[in-house]
Amino acid sequence: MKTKVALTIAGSDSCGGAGIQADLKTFSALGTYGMSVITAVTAQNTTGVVDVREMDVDIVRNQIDCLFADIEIDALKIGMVSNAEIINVIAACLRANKAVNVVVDPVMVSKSGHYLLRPEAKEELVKVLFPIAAVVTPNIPEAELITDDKIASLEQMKKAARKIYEFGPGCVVVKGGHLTEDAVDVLYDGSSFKYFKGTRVDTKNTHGTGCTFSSAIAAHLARGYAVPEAVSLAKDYINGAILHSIELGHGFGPTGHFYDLYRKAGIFNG
Ligand SMILES: Nc1ncnc2c1ncn2[C@@H]1O[C@H](COP(=O)(O)OP(=O)(O)OP(=O)(O)O)[C@@H](O)[C@H]1O
Ligand SMILES: Cc1ncc(COP(=O)(O)O)c(N)n1
Repeated sequence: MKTKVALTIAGSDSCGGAGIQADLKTFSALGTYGMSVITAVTAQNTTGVVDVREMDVDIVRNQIDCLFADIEIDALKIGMVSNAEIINVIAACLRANKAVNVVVDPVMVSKSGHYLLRPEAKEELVKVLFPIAAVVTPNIPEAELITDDKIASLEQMKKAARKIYEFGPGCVVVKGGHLTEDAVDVLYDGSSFKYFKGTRVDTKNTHGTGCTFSSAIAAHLARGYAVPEAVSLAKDYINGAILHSIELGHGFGPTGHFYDLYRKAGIFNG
């Protein structure tokens, strides 16, 4: 069978829990060949982000174009994009290369409270990247910023999903990780809603859950699943990754990957 290829366009997380590193682990764990385009390098650990360097647009453009020139890409996800110039170059390259199965995770602020997108670039992200996305995956604070409305219930998540759909993505998943009840995610495809329920895991170790979830959706799209199945399978994957999250460092520990393999090999993994 032909190898399925997934690409992440995102920031590097030096502690390996989120960003490019989480995405590549997820791609591998889900049987796809992973590649990366780095938009920014962050110095961060489980307690916070210490420093950020944005890549210049030429190297972002060249990373994307040289991959598309050589390799068939079955799906891709976009995470941390940092600023408006990078957003525009990504969109132009993806349109020129006729990218398919694009998942946009509108990363704005890290769990530790650091800006990963310049606040003035929020509108650019929504206006320029959402229309090329098959799926967008805002968490609740991101959906609140995009819609300029408060979200504290499932009904309000649905209202936000409808509003976000108007910006042009194929589907919207509003993630319920930030509410207090069960972690229910809402998928809206422009005509109906689907709900993906996960029992809330009582853990502080949720660094990179959004990155892991969106790259799991991309991996399943790369493998040929339609969006609802890809989201459902990604939900199973993130549930397991949170259940097997790792007690690492002094802050929010990372999600766990490859836990079945580790268990079989007798290697401890969270
Ligand atoms: N404690 C938890 N227990 C079970 N599922 C969770 C929990 N926290 C988050 N999730 C699920 O994890 C996925 C990611 O959601 P979340 O809202 O955490 O994204 P996020 O805030 O973008 O993540 P991050 O910014 O850390 O990368 C969703 O499917 C959500 O429902
Ligand atoms: C490079 C990068 N991308 C994304 C996140 C969001 O993850 P979290 O909200 O868990 O900090 C991050 N911290 N770093």
